Amino acid sequence: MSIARVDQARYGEQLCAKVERVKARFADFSMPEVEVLESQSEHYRMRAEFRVWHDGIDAYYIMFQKKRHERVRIDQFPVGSLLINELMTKLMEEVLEQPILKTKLYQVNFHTTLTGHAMVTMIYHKKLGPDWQEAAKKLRPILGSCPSSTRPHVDIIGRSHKQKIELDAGYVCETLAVDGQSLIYKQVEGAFSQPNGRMCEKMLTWAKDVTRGSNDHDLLELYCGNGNFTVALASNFRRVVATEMSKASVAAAEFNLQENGISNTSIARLTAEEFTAAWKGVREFERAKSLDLKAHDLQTILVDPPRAGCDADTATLLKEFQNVLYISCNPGTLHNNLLELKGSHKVLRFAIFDQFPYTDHIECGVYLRRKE
Ligand SMILES: C[S@@+](CC[C@H](N)C(=O)[O-])C[C@H]1O[C@@H](n2cnc3c(N)ncnc32)[C@H](O)[C@@H]1O
Repeated sequence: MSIARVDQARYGEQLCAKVERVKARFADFSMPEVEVLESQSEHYRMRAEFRVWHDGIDAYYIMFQKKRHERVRIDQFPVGSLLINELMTKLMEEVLEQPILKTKLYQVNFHTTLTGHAMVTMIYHKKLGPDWQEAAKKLRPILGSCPSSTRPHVDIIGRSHKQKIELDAGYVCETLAVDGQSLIYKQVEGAFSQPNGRMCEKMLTWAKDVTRGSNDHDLLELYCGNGNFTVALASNFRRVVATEMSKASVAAAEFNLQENGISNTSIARLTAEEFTAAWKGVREFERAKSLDLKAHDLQTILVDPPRAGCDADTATLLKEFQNVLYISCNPGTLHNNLLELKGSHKVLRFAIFDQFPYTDHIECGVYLRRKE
């Protein structure tokens, strides 16, 4: 997580610079008009992680400047949700009062939702015993009394080496407004979820729009996470096959499909590399069998890989599909992967989602169709 220095007066200028960078990088593609989806200029992050610095009897949150390894004290976090800001203050007040909560506290992770639900993970360099658990139980309603919290308690998770104590369920439930619908998402502690909640709504609405009218065929999705796109797009397709590597995310995706009444989708825990090997007949995976790939008419593929992009085999797999929807958090690897499709596919839509204002990060969405 990089430190974003908020200067609202410069938001527009910084976004324009990002758009120009993307256009320059993709100058070798025949590009449509680039769609630019702006973020809220503050309070946009639903998640934040801070190291805790101990200085005598004092303790405070810090972050590191990535390149210079410079320590920066963080008392307020304007890019974080209001609830994160309230929680970080209240939590530190309590930590400073109670040695059992403070001693060897190494890191605090905050995870909030647009609906005012919150989960706090406190990570320690000590074994957590019943005394810590008692103190943490008492902390839950104190954190729940923050003005932006909509629940009486905030979930607290204690972590230490080979130890995890969940006082509650270990997840939050988010509600996202997508194309006139309210979609419910379980977001599990430690598993990926989109950090900018309002931007996530815009991304899902955009993806729903670009794939509208695809009900005559099926969708294949790789890197589906907690089913973020799967849930939003399932009604645009006849059927959906989705895969993801993380066990916790697959379980959350299954929950989210059920919770949102989606019955045309099957999910399997497979890496993109495993799926591609199974698809190409190079290897068989027991976990792929339930997908019954032969019974599908998979003409659209959606990928949303991590920063490293798709591996070489998966990038070549994209070429086999009529329509490709690529969501990317790294324009460099996106560009590399799309080079595979340059001869065969045309870029129909290209969007920039400004997930992280005031940082260099750029998230893109690209929709391609095979040339006639
Ligand atoms: C950028 S996230 C996107 C998740 C989801 N599409 C969303 O919008 O929340 C990337 C996801 O890919 C998963 N992942 C990382 N490497 C993978 C791999 N080699 N194969 C399959 N999934 C992978 C991660 O666990 C994570 O859930």
